[in-house]
This record gives sequence, structure tokens and C-alpha cells, in this order.
Amino acid sequence: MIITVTLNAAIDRTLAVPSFTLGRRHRAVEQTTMAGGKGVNVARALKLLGQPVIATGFAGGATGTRIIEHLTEQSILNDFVRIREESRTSTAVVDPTTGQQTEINERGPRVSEQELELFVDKLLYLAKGAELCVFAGSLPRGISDDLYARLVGELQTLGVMTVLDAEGEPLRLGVRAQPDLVTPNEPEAEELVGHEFVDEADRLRALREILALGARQAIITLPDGCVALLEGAGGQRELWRATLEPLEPVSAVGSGDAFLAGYLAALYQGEGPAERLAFAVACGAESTQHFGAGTLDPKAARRLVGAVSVERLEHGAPLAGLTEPQ
Ligand SMILES: O=P(O)(O)OC[C@@]1(O)O[C@H](CO)[C@@H](O)[C@@H]1O
Repeated sequence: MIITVTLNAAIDRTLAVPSFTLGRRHRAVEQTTMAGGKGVNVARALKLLGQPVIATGFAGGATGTRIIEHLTEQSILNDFVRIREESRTSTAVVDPTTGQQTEINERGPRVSEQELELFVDKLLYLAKGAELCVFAGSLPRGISDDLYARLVGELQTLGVMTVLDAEGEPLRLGVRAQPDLVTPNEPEAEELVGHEFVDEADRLRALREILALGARQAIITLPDGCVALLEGAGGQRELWRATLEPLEPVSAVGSGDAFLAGYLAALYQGEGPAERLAFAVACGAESTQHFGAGTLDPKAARRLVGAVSVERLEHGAPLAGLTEPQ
């Protein structure tokens, strides 16, 4: 079983607004509403990919009820802690004329100490039947930035593999707890390592820096694929680059979540690094073909796999001057 943790779950509202301009009144030509938040999106994509998954986190008020109803309607197993304050709504405006998207995410509810401890109890209980746990997205108010670090540590002692997809301080502290995998996008990775990436060598160096900060493996997602530093069969670190010509997007909101679901589905099926990365990139790209955050057509994703180029980078030219992580 795979657990996805979404502490700041949302109702995601996506609006299509042609020629979207700040300061103007617009009429949306299309809209969709679904349960969201990064972990919820990963759970939805994993379910579509046929993997055993349960979504947990916090859900509050009428919005929380809608989140749970949406998940249940899609037959996604879920077990959320109900909280007093209202869960948030995240709004994405997609402009079909330019392909640009604008996201406005509410901060989310305040979670009490008692609600948090109920959640930790629930997670530790669910973890008894799980091999893998994904922590994804921002933290709601009232939760300390080191929560992911604490939970990663607790799950590791239970022998559950941990994956962290977060940003800012919760990611920085979480990485120190040595999660099995972190999957920042480029701006998140730049913030984590403290410098901007000018070229590919900077991205490869950043992977090593992220491992030096504590993570056991790291993937940096990019608009045309990813770079990754993963553990190979013999336990040695392997550096990878996966690339796919970007598709004309309908909406890219949640494509990183579909990428992660693809990676985990392949991992769960026992695939090697190259197959995992190819499937991840295909799933992320395919999800951009749908209106609405984190949706995915598994058959179309499988058809795209052949178009992904995956390359194992040698310790020669591209890595010259870089030191091996300890
Ligand atoms: O505010 P967070 O938790 O970092 O991100 C939330 C969010 O924008 O990310 C998803 C897309 O990746 C959306 O479903 C969701 O509402």
C-alpha cells in the first residue's frame, strides 16, 4: 500500500480565461472543480495507474466534506482527520490563448495540537500496512515547519520508504531527516541549495548538494523532463537525465504530481531507474493534456514512454570537478 499525506488539502478550481489580463473583468469559458492538494493529486494518479493507495491528511468544514466526497466518488481510499476550521480552495486560471497559468492558493485552515496528534496516530496506524509514504504540499497554519522531518523519522523507524515533495523551510528541515527521495522542481531546488541554476552542470551539482543535505535520492523536475541522482542496484549512486519534447499544454497544474505518481507506480512494480524515470516523465507530460489539476490518461501515458529519452550520465565529462556525495 502507498500512503499519500496532504496536510493542506484543497478543492482545486480551474478556470479557462482567454486573454487573461490583470485588472480586467473576465468570463471563464470553461471551469472544473476537484479534490486537490499535491498528495491528493498523487493519490488520484496512482489510483488511475492501478496502484494500491490511501489518501490521508486534514479535511475541515464543508470544503473538507467535498474533498472526501470527490475522493470517494473516484473510488480513492481515504482516511482524513476532520478538523474544526475550513479546508482551502485553490484557484488556477489557465489562459488558452497563451498557455500561461496563474495560481492563487489560499493559506489553509489552522490545525490545533490535538488535531495534529490525532493525525500522527492515524498515520502511524496506516503505516503498519504500507511500504511507501508520500508527503506532499504546503503545511496548514498551526503546524511547525519541522513536521515533515518528524514524520519522515517516525516512518523510517517502521521501515516505510518516505518521499517528500515540499518547498521552503518544511523541505529544508525535512531533507535533514534523510527521506528516501525528494522531488523538487527547479525553483524549489534552487531555493533549497541556495543558488540559481544557469546550466545543466548547475542542476547536476545541485543533486549532489541535496544528497549532501541529507536526502538519499533526489529528482529535480524540469519542463522537458528531469535530472536525478538515484541509488542503483548495487547501492551506488547513479546520475540520470530524462527528456521529452514538451507537448503543447492544456493545463500544466499538477503535472509534477502526475510525474511523481508515475515514478512511484513504476517503483512499486519493481522497475529499474531508467523505466521509472521514463514512465514518470510520460505521466507528467500526459497530464498537461487535460484541463484540471492532476488528471491523467494512463493508456496515453504508456504510449508516450517510447518518446522519452533516458540517459545514464557518466562520472566523466558532465560531472568533472564535482565530488562524490558521502
Ligand atoms: O499550496 P501547495 O500545497 O504547495 O500546492 C497546492 C496546489 O496548488 O498544488 C497542486 C498542484 O500541484 C494543486 O492541486 C494544489 O491546490
